[in-house]
Amino acid sequence: MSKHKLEEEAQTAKQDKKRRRKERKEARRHEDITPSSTDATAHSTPAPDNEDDGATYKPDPSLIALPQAAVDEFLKSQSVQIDDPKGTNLRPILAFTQLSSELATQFKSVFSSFDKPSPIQSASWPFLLSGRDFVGVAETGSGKTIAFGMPLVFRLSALGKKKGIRAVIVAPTRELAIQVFEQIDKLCKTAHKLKPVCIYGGTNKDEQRRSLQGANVVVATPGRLKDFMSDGTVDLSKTRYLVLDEADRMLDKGFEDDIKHIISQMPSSSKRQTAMFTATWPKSIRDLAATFMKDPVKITIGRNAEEDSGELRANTRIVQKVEVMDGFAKQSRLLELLKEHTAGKKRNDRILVFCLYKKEAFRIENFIRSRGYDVAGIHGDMAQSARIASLEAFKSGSVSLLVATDVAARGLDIPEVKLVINVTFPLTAEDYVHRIGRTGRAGKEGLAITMFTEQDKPLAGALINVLKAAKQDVPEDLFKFGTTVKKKQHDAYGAFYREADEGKKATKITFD
Ligand SMILES: Nc1ncnc2c1ncn2[C@@H]1O[C@H](COP(=O)(O)OP(=O)(O)OP(=O)(O)O)[C@@H](O)[C@H]1O
Repeated sequence: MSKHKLEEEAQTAKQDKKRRRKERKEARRHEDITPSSTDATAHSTPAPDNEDDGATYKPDPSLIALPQAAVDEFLKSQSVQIDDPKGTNLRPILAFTQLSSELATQFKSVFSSFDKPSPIQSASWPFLLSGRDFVGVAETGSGKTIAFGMPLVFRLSALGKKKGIRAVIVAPTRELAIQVFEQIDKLCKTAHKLKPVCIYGGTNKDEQRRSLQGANVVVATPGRLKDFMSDGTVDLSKTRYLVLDEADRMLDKGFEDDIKHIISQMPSSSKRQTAMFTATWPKSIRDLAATFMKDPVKITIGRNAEEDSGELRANTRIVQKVEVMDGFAKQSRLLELLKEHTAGKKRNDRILVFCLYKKEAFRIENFIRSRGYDVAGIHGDMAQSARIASLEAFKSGSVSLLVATDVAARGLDIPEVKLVINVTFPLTAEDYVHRIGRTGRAGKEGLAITMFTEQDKPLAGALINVLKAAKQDVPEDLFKFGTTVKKKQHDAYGAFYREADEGKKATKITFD
């Protein structure tokens, strides 16, 4: 070929390349600025490291064919707020049949237990399957675990067998890590090539170290994960997916440094998909959360823009009763309540009793037992094996009364908890919302009874707001403590169950 011809071809190739680049740029710009509620286009976040994880999300034809009225009705009836800085506006997946056939087939065994996706699943899946960073705020017991778990496992399985840890899910307590792991394990079983493991404090490290060999999905509490990072057992440099479950708790002062350290060992946010899920999303941690994510989509379920700017919301199927009383009257009132709620047909109803301090929980457990009830306890001073045994007994129903500290406040999915009794109010209104959220799960009804004393006065305003927002009665007595809501301090958040991850002895016990 002549020199001239070669030069001509090189010139044409260069122009072609330039044109294609321009077209791609134009397409991207168009995608960014064109909100389309019936979006039929494919969406994707480029896969880092040239690994294809199926992040190109194409809505199934059945979803595209869905009348817009059905989508609008869903968004309105579930009060779904979608805040997407890119304005992509993907349609929610309202039925399992509206997933691609590949997805529906892979997770058939998991979906078969449910009628349809829960609202947070419907709204989050399209974005998570597209590879977007994500903040999901939805009431307690609304299926957030499968909301983040299914897309994570799907995308990981699309990657194929890869060495190294690709996904990390962090949870605040050991019991919650175990529970999340059980769900993730079920999802991973659909893929055949994924090895999930669970690592948490208070148990033998050697066994966990062995289990980490060949693992690509890790569900962990932060303390033990950090331990394994520092001794070189765990290498997070290939992590593609990070989930913070109970994200506000993971980002508050108690865990902030651990989380920062863990994330610092992962690829940058542009090479990682980060998802945060929670039922409570206080303003105090939102800026920090943003530093770990890239253009996250935020979806909130159950709030109307005009009535709520993201403030605290309890599950509205829980009837909340608050009794203002003198601290000395608590034990006798507790006995009355137990008598009333275990009478007749309610004999085997599961009741969860919350205390604030470990010693208090221990004392209340013994007090209840001394009155003839079969009861178990769970708090941070107990050996991990005893904690797990108590929880198992309560879950299986062999014991129907459990006395707990806030170590059991978040995330635990215990079937058929009919009543939550707060003997002592927690340190924050957020913790209150999580505690009572142990009942009324997966669409069921629940009841929460809270003893409130003069000592809890600083939280009266926040509690009144939670009650009002859920359209619950506010007792007159509560107003006498004032309605001012103190701005939540970044470091004043559920400080008492840091123990859960450390296994340290408490130093702050002042009760009694
Ligand atoms: N689509 C669905 N339909 C009905 N039930 C579901 C669905 N998805 C999940 N569940 C069930 O709902 C229950 C609560 O789910 P999950 O524990 O994930 O809630 P959560 O939103 O994480 O709650 P929390 O905020 O308290 O952590 C579980 O028992 C789960 O199996």
